[in-house]
Amino acid sequence: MTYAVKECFYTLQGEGAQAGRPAVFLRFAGCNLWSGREQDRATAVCNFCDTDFVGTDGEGGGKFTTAQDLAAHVAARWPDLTQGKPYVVCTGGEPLLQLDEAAIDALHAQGFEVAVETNGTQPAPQGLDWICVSPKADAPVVLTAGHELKLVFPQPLARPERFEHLDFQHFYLQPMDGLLQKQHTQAAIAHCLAHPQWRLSVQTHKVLGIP
Ligand SMILES: C[S@@+](CC[C@H](N)C(=O)[O-])C[C@H]1O[C@@H](n2cnc3c(N)ncnc32)[C@H](O)[C@@H]1O
Ligand SMILES: Nc1nc2[nH]cc(C(=O)O)c2c(=O)[nH]1
Ligand code: SF4
Ligand SMILES: [Mg+2]
Repeated sequence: MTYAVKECFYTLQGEGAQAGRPAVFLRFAGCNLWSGREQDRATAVCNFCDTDFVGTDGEGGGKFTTAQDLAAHVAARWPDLTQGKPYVVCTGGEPLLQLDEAAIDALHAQGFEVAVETNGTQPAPQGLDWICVSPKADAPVVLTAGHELKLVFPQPLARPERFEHLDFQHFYLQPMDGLLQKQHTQAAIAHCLAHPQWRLSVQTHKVLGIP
């Protein structure tokens, strides 16, 4: 299995229940809900993506031919493996198109707790320590259990009610970034206040100006 990685960097988790926690972000290239090309955005299933996940040319990006090479690359970004519990967030693109049990095992062997940010359209391999599912439009969610469900809001084809009864510990609304970000934030706040099962996820890294 060759892993295609867009970028790999050390920062704070900006979103959701683990916001503020130092983490290595391992961003896999490619997604099943958008090509990543601007000319395809309007017709994509997921059309509000805030991320460049095309290619392997980002900071710390590249191709890795073994799970051990991939895990060593991640570990090299953690400042001190004896301090704190090393934490890696596998994201993308859609990480579950590539992240397999061999990679998770190799990351565990390097001492990492392994988290994933996924659109929920793919089954998860065994061994993940934190699963964040973020459903998109009418794309069927097959990953119906996990730690956190983080819904970008508002999405006319993915209303919060559709996900409220799934098996997650935390339910977050994350205002959709873009031209209407302020309006979306007000709408998300109003929804949380009226439906307190939901909490607000602010993308704190964007406020802080960190990656
Ligand atoms: C870029 S995605 C990659 C992981 C996976 N493909 C997914 O969609 O969950 C990482 C996170 O950013 C969120 N996201 C993407 N575009 C966003 C936007 N414009 N505003 C707010 N959150 C966004 C996604 O919903 C997801 O929770
Ligand atoms: N700091 C920071 N936190 C994040 N949480 C989820 C992100 C993602 O793109 O998956 C992300 C990201 O890109 N940066
Ligand atoms: S599913 Fe995730 S990576 Fe794919 S286009 Fe949507 S937000 Fe971006
Ligand atoms: Mg991001």
